Amino acid sequence: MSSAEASSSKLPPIQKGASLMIAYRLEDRPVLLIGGGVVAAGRLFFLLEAGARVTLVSPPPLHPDISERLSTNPHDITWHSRSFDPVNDDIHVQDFAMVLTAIDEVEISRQICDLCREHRVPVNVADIPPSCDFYFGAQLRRGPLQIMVSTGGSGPKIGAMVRDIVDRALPENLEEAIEGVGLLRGDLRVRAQGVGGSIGRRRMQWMIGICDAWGLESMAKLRDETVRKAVLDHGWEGDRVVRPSDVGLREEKNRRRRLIDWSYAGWYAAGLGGMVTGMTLGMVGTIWMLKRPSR
Ligand SMILES: C[C@@]1(CC(=O)O)c2cc3[nH]c(cc4nc(cc5[nH]c(cc(n2)[C@H]1CCC(=O)O)[C@@](C)(CC(=O)O)[C@@H]5CCC(=O)O)C(CC(=O)O)=C4CCC(=O)O)c(CCC(=O)O)c3CC(=O)O
Ligand SMILES: NC(=O)C1=CN([C@@H]2O[C@H](COP(=O)(O)OP(=O)(O)OC[C@H]3O[C@@H](n4cnc5c(N)ncnc54)[C@H](O)[C@@H]3O)[C@@H](O)[C@H]2O)C=CC1
Repeated sequence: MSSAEASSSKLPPIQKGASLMIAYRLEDRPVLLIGGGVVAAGRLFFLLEAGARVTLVSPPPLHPDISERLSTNPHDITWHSRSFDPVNDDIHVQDFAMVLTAIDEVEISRQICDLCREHRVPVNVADIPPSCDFYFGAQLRRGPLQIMVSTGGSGPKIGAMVRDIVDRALPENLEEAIEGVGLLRGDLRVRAQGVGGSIGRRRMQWMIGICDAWGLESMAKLRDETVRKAVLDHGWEGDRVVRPSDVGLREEKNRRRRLIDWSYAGWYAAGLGGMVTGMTLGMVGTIWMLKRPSR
């Protein structure tokens, strides 16, 4: 392809160097976690949320969060109270869906990485980015909604700062909106059964129309079974996109959290008042100085 043809393409250009961002399912799958410090404690939290069966190898003392998880989730974690030996250990990395190491022994970390690569087991080595097949990222979760920010290993703290900005900017009722849409999709699949093909295409087009018409603000109302029934009876059966007002509901305004919190309006007014007063006094003083007859 000539460069003229390439530059006229409407496709986005490929910028290599990215990670593949996916939502990896780990329910009931075995994961090996090596290390018992603060970083391992963070990993353990995310693994337990994902429903993984965790084998933890670390000598005591464990981070207090890990000790607590051992007592609250005894069936999800098997703790081997010793060091992992990458040369000759009776725990084999190939028996696990993935391996995470968070230890303070860089040479052992390297050996664990080599072992995992030899057996093609995906590995994350907390202290050596080039030894990671996948990185963690700064995360936030609201029920089914999960958001992860990655900086490709360059600035993990910036990732956490961006995550906090996103967290503050999200609308308040997202979880309810997702729940509502999830229930509607479930009901729709009962009415219009089948996988893929023309039924799949029609279902998808209709759902896209409903999401656009309702917006994040109104979708929480779909949790009500009578609302869902009305939407399906009038919308799906009539082959049209119905809005909240079509089924007797009020159209909601955007309830996104504001950057300016107006509950502090009194303080803003006091600050502004002080600034105006200060500027006025400054101006009066300057004019008085300038008008004063010189000696
Ligand atoms: C490559 C990666 C591998 C991986 O862990 O998967 C990695 C590597 C390293 N991190 C180091 C240091 C710090 N890490 C954090 C924090 C987090 N680090 C996380 C992920 C990642 N860290 C992956 C890339 C993420 C991405 O691509 O953006 C987060 C996002 C997620 C999580 O760990 O769960 C979590 C924030 C979670 C939250 O706040 O919610 C802080 C800040 C703090 O602790 O507050 C510091 C100190 C400040 C600093 O050093 O910048 C060092 C030591 C460097 C050294 O020795 O100098 C290495 C090794 C190296 O870089 O060589
Ligand atoms: N990726 C990330 O987000 C971050 C990574 N790090 C790096 O991650 C590593 C771990 O950090 P922390 O948890 O703060 O360290 P830590 O010193 O608190 O904990 C290290 C743990 O590893 C255990 N350990 C050491 N050798 C072991 C072996 N052979 N087998 C099993 N367990 C072993 C120790 O007993 C201890 O429990 C460090 O190398 C650190 O530089 C640090 C901060 C953030």
